[in-house]
Amino acid sequence: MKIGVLGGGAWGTALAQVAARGDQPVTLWAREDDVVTSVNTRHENSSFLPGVPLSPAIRATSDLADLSDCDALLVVVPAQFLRAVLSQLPAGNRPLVLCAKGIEAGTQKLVAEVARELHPDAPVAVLSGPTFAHEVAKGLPTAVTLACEDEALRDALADRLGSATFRTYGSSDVAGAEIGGAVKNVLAIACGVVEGAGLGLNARAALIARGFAEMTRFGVARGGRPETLAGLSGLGDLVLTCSSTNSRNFSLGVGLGQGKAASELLADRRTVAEGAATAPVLREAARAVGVEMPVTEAVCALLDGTPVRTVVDALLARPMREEAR
Ligand SMILES: NC(=O)C1=CN([C@@H]2O[C@H](COP(=O)(O)OP(=O)(O)OC[C@H]3O[C@@H](n4cnc5c(N)ncnc54)[C@H](O)[C@@H]3O)[C@@H](O)[C@H]2O)C=CC1
Ligand SMILES: O=C(CO)COP(=O)(O)O
Repeated sequence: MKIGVLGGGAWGTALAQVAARGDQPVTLWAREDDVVTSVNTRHENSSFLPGVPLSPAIRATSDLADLSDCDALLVVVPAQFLRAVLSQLPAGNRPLVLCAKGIEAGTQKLVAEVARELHPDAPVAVLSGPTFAHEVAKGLPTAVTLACEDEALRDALADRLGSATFRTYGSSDVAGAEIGGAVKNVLAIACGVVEGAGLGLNARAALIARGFAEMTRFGVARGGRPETLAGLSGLGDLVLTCSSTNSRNFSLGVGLGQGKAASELLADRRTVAEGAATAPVLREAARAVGVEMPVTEAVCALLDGTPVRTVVDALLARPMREEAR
């Protein structure tokens, strides 16, 4: 199975490295010419994944037509740009493995839903979990959820991508796998705020637990299964992203917690913090299905410029209630 990767950011590059294990040929599509040149000449993505040597079996291109000989595509374009890129991809029935984490603004669609709309003949899978790109690219041990309704395809993808250091755990719950990844980015911003504002480790643990409760409520309302949300793509990724400044979302939250404006923190950046785009969409999507998401609402308020103290006071003033509700 020849693998193509759509998206030459940190995660697309790390996944190309995974797929190139044993020097199997991989085509990596990137929109930036400097990324293509850097990967092809120096075997490094100096823009998005500097300092990690890449397999020479990875060939980068900025021409989507060069993906025509690939049997399956890993789709790693940030959620808000996915529609534009997938619209340019010729129609076909090759499997699309969605690896980005977000919800599309305007449509409230999850990334696999966007893929199904634009490429109805292509089977979809979702690969998601606690996966900092630089660790994966260096071959450090990692485990992910690989969700696909078609069991034979799921097994084939697991065979092709999985290894001792990149362990795939299969699931048929596509919606559950992608909801965990999308929601945890928003919750990671909240945990960063706790750090930046110096609110302490108790507060962060409380936020992770209550954040997981709201992730589960929303995930189940959108058709995901609770056990998927409690797995690698949900709780696993939530724990990773909520505990490290290696996370762009957590780091954004640290800045917000220190009183910096979102506009300042998001200006001129080349890398994505998906949670900033997902938060307002998630708030609307949750309201649409009647699910309460107070942490998400708080992140939206902070991104809109409400002072940290006001937002924290409002969260702490919420009525105390039964934990299981
Ligand atoms: N970096 C990581 O450790 C992980 C990232 N992800 C997810 O993977 C997705 C991609 O993130 P990264 O690879 O980290 O990105 P990145 O932050 O390293 O790079 C930004 C990416 O956005 C693309 N981009 C910017 N403007 C664009 C446009 N107008 N049209 C199309 N693409 C555009 C760039 O080409 C580049 O590929 C995100 O959804 C992220 O949440 C998932 C797991 C791990
Ligand atoms: O999704 C990730 C790890 O699983 C990466 O998180 P950030 O996008 O916050 O860096």
